[in-house]
Amino acid sequence: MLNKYARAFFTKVLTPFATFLLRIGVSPDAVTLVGTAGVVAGALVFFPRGSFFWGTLVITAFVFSDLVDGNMARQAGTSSVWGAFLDSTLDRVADSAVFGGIALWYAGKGDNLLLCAVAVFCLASGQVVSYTKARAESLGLKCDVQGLVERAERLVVTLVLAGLSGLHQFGVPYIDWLLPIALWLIAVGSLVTVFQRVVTVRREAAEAVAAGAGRL
Ligand SMILES: CCCCCCCC/C=C\CCCCCCCC(=O)OC[C@H](COP(=O)(O)O[C@@H]1[C@H](O)[C@H](OP(=O)(O)O)[C@@H](O)[C@H](O)[C@H]1O)OC(=O)CCCCCCC/C=C\CCCCCCCC
Ligand SMILES: Nc1ccn([C@@H]2O[C@H](COP(=O)(O)O)[C@@H](O)[C@H]2O)c(=O)n1
Ligand SMILES: [Mg+2]
Ligand SMILES: [Mg+2]
Repeated sequence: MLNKYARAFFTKVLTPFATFLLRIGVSPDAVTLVGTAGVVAGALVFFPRGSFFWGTLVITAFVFSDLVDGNMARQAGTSSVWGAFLDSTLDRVADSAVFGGIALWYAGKGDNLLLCAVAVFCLASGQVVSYTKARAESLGLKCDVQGLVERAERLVVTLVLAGLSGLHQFGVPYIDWLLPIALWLIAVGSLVTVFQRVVTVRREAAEAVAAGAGRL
């Protein structure tokens, strides 16, 4: 949903910055790589210690690179299959670090095995959400459905609620409950999204067979 409705807005806002980076000689691939490294560092340095406020700020500073790299490639006319592959593959790395960092907190000082398991479930189900689409596309299908919790929703819900929950370390009472709420929302939402995508691909595959294609 966010991918559909927020993308145009962020394209407009981030285009001058993308233009500037191109002008000083930065490549889209460099932005993809540095952005991912920043997200991974923010998630794995801060989250396992329970420092969710600072971790979220660092991650947020870098995560928008995912909207800038493609913008740069399109402006420069260099969009490529390599760039698409690199972008999507590193998205998976960044997502793993975010939920892996949260799982490490609950496995350690956060001391809550159930929430550790929910964070691991978020990590795995998010990867499955993305895989369903990638595999469908590799088979010539579209997986054309607006999923409930796609990558943008996963990141926005998790980062906003994790960041707010991090205010607990500055003495704001009860607010640390927002992180478990985010995890449960993402876990259930991702499960629904996997189901939506599988049902859609099942229908598209049947239509392909009916049209005389769709057999391997
Ligand atoms: C005192 C309070 C402190 C709290 C501070 C918290 C601040 C944190 C705030 C916001 C965090 C914003 C996170 C921004 C997230 C950026 C999202 C993003 O990068 O999305 C990427 C997404 C998809 O990009 P791609 O096409 O490159 O990737 C595809 C995708 O990965 C597919 O995955 P799948 O969907 O299948 O799982 C793959 O299949 C595909 O291969 C791959 O190519 O881009 C978009 O969706 C574009 C829309 C982005 C919308 C961003 C919205 C940000 C909105 C709001 C910020 C709200 C701030 C509010 C702060 C309030 C704090 C109280
Ligand atoms: N290093 C890169 C990154 C991206 N691309 C192209 O942009 C598309 C993704 O656009 P986003 O706005 O979602 O970042 C991707 O499919 C590639 O076509 C690129 O060429 N090089
Ligand atoms: Mg991108
Ligand atoms: Mg991306």
